[in-house]
Amino acid sequence: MYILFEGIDTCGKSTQIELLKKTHPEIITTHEPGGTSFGKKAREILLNDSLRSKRAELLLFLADRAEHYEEIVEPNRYSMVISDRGFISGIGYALANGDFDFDELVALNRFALKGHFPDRIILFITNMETLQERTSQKSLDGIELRGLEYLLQVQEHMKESILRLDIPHLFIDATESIESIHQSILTYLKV
Ligand SMILES: Nc1ncnc2c1ncn2[C@@H]1O[C@H](COP(=O)(O)OP(=O)(O)O)[C@@H](O)[C@H]1O
Ligand SMILES: Cc1cn([C@H]2C[C@H](O)[C@@H](COP(=O)(O)OP(=O)(O)O)O2)c(=O)[nH]c1=O
Repeated sequence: MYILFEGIDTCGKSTQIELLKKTHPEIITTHEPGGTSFGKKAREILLNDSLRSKRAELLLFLADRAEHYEEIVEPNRYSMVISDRGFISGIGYALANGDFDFDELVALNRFALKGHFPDRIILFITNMETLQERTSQKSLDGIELRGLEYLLQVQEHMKESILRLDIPHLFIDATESIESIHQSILTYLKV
């Protein structure tokens, strides 16, 4: 089973994945961009936000996704694989960057994933206050420097995309306590 943890920067994805790993070491955890050796190189370029062309950026994220699917997701299809980000980030950030069409993005992502969208998605939903508080406590990468309004737009696109694609999902209030979110995730995943 292929599961995505999705949400904008600082919403708490990695915190919950780390917690889950402690109680359930059998779960395979991974991330995009950068879950493969090619991905590590792509991630360096992508997080610098140095590409002038948004199309080039999108294609590099897609190349990372295709390699990640081939190397990590597909060979482990009979285990539970949880990825910190995936194609919902791919669509959400691209839509916020403008100049891309939803159906075109879905088709490109379907191609990268050999037609296999994730089985379930957990989306963490935050708000301006929490986002401000958490981002002020870390050094920001190139993408995060695009601003908090931009990130909240991305979040809206992620939510709408999950609903439009009708993929089984859980929406989590990211402002709740770490422990109560952990419990909701355990219940949803039935682990
Ligand atoms: N539910 C929560 N309540 C309060 N702080 C949280 C919560 N979840 C995560 N944090 C804190 O917010 C920051 C960002 O969390 P992180 O898990 O790294 O987010 P992401 O992986 O989504 O970018 C970290 O300092 C983390 O300790
Ligand atoms: C997977 C993916 C990520 N991104 C962005 C989202 C993040 O800003 C960045 C990955 O950063 P990362 O540090 O992995 O995320 P987080 O800050 O949540 O721990 O790349 C895209 O723009 N498109 C994509 O397809």
